Amino acid sequence: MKQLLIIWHSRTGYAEQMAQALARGAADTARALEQTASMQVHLQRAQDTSPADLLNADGYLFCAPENLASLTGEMKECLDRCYYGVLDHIQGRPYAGAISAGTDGTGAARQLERICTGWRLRAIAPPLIERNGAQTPAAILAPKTAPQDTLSRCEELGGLLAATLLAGEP
Ligand SMILES: Cc1cc2nc3c(=O)[nH]c(=O)nc-3n(C[C@H](O)[C@H](O)[C@H](O)COP(=O)(O)O)c2cc1C
Repeated sequence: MKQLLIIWHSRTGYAEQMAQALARGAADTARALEQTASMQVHLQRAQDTSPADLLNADGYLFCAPENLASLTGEMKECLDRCYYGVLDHIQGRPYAGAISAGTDGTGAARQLERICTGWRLRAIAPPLIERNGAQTPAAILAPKTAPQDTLSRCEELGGLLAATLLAGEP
């Protein structure tokens, strides 16, 4: 049984909806491949994620916003907390990152890639950066609804990781 772990953080809702779409896409793909019994999808908030959760998973999706040109504190804290506990135990496992941003997102994506390179995880796709265009303080702090095209791209990415895991690639 393959274990797909989706670790997420969100401050105003956008990345949370992206993470749910990643999970939906993974489950849809398992269903389409008639392999629902072969994969479990775990959708887990960053603050609730432990090194044991990472060790027990076969592949990862990291989904968080960019705040101040970096990953959000909660996602970064999760990665800091787990980093050395799993180093040298998860190399080669597939992963992808999905970043929710206002107008940029590249800082957070680069930071995530660097950490995953340190773990020697295997990227299955370039980082997915979804921008909502928020620029004013009021727009940035408002609750967000991710549009369907963003959700579709997340579903596709979740499906790609699920297919990779179910194909049994190393
Ligand atoms: C404190 C703060 C800092 C932010 N900094 C950036 C930034 O550096 N680059 C960017 O593109 N967006 C930035 N944003 C906008 C968020 O990344 C964007 O609204 C994102 O979609 C929020 O995701 P969420 O709804 O999952 O929290 C910032 C938002 C907040 C609250």
